[in-house]
Amino acid sequence: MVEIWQKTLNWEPNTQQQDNFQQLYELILQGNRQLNLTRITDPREFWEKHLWDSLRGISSLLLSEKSKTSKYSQHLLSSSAKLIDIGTGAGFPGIPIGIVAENINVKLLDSTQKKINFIDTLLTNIQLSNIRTVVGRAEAIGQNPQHRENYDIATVRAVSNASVCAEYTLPLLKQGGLAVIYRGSWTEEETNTLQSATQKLGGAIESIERFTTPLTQSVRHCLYLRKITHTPAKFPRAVGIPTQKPL
Ligand SMILES: C[S@@+](CC[C@H](N)C(=O)[O-])C[C@H]1O[C@@H](n2cnc3c(N)ncnc32)[C@H](O)[C@@H]1O
Repeated sequence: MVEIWQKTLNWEPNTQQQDNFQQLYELILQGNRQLNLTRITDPREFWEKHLWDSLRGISSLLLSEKSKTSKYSQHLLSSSAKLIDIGTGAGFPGIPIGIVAENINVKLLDSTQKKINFIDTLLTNIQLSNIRTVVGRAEAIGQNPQHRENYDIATVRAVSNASVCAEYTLPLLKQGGLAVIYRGSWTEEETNTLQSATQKLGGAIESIERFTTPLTQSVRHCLYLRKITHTPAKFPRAVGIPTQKPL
């Protein structure tokens, strides 16, 4: 698999990171016996849909040479950088990111206590000291001064539509921070809606990347939103409102 990482992401995991990926896979299979964590259990599918896909979203930050061209990327790779993964579920994309970016402080957020309990045990087993968890709703965490405007990167995959994800991520970012929204399909119409939502939240769409996964050639998109200015205090709105009335 090392060659395929290199060929597709121009990066490859070291031995420790490969061991951590293997342990992550085994612990998730074990956890799946008690909890409904993921329907993806085949090793190749797990590699493509959970490991590769998680890292594809931050691939520009894995490339040290490329990152030197961007002041934001340099900052994101610094040891003090903080990342929050919203609606992490069984830990995706946050855990693979924390495994490969050992200097970044990763916070995994989910509203389900059982999933967070599972991740806490998993993190103890794999000994990933740069990753921590928090239980809560993104709407409440985004209004909590301990978390609001406190992160350099916010990731979110398979949680809600893009405007809702923008309302969950942008309030948590410092100015200059980056939201990474992982999507399957994407249309021009959706870009227009997202643009308007992003502006209301103090951000701007920086880029939208379309790509195919390396084994099954499935189409995916990553949306990158830059935090430009403070998010108005009224956002995120109360629990449930972003999904009921997306911006
Ligand atoms: C379909 S799972 C996706 C899990 C993971 N991100 C992935 O891609 O495999 C969605 C997760 O988001 C969590 N979630 C949904 N709404 C949330 C909210 N408002 N705040 C925090 N977590 C939320 C759910 O508990 C669930 O674990």
